[in-house]
Amino acid sequence: MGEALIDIKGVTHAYATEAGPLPVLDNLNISVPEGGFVAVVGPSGCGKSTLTRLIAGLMKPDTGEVWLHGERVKSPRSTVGMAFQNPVLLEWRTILKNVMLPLEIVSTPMSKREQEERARHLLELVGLKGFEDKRPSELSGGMRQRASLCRSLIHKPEVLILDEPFGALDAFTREDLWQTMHRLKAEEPFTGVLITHDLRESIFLADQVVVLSGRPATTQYVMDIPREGIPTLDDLYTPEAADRLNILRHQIEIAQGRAPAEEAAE
Ligand SMILES: Nc1ncnc2c1ncn2[C@@H]1O[C@H](COP(=O)(O)OP(=O)(O)OP(=O)(O)O)[C@@H](O)[C@H]1O
Repeated sequence: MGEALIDIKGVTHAYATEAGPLPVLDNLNISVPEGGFVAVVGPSGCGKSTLTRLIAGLMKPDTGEVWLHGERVKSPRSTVGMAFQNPVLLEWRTILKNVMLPLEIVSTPMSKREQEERARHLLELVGLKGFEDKRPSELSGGMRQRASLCRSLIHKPEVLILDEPFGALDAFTREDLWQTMHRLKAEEPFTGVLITHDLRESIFLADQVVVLSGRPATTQYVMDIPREGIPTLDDLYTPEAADRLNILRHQIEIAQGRAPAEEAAE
């Protein structure tokens, strides 16, 4: 394992609510090496989105530290790209101009011409060549999410945070986008954190799956997924994949309090 590019060290956080503090994360440790792709799964409401906000510097933890590339995160970072379940694209802009939007906010050494070439190249990579001048409403949900992925990568972020980006898509479109993600990562290497509820997605995309416990979340289980090149969907139907999914499903049941932890022991 290389040096950690994302290092979450002993992070504990509680939200202040009317009913008192709501502990959400409890001494959480996650480390992602440069070029690594970690999927975070866990029960609903356990604190996954909170974790993404902490990595992006949108919030500070009560205790513990978040480090990105050897620097402690204390405020929002332009070296982070984010994509969410609902790709909020601006209807009054073309797809190309939507993809280029972050470059109006983040300073970049790219010339205007290079920026546009890069946006066009990313759109081609995700299969949206020919749609550059369309408006978001002229695209399907899956196509909009493809455009949103391009937008999250346009400024060459070191870290890509994906918070359930495929959750609202139908199963076939989702699988198509998983393959697109692998193509993107091969061409545009990034270090990624993926929040998902889909265990198949986690083992298809990530090289490590972290199962969080119920709230307040801490690391309950870590599974490494060996990678040799880009997987195909057939790889999800092997006995190894079935075993991995069974283990992860069982871990989620433990996290939800639906199975006793002792049973998890092999
Ligand atoms: N700003 C806030 N103020 C108070 N409570 C909050 C705030 N944001 C989130 N919460 C609460 O913190 C808990 C964790 O929320 P978070 O969105 O991080 O969980 P999650 O694991 O991403 O959930 P899901 O899987 O349902 O998307 C939830 O109980 C949520 O209601």
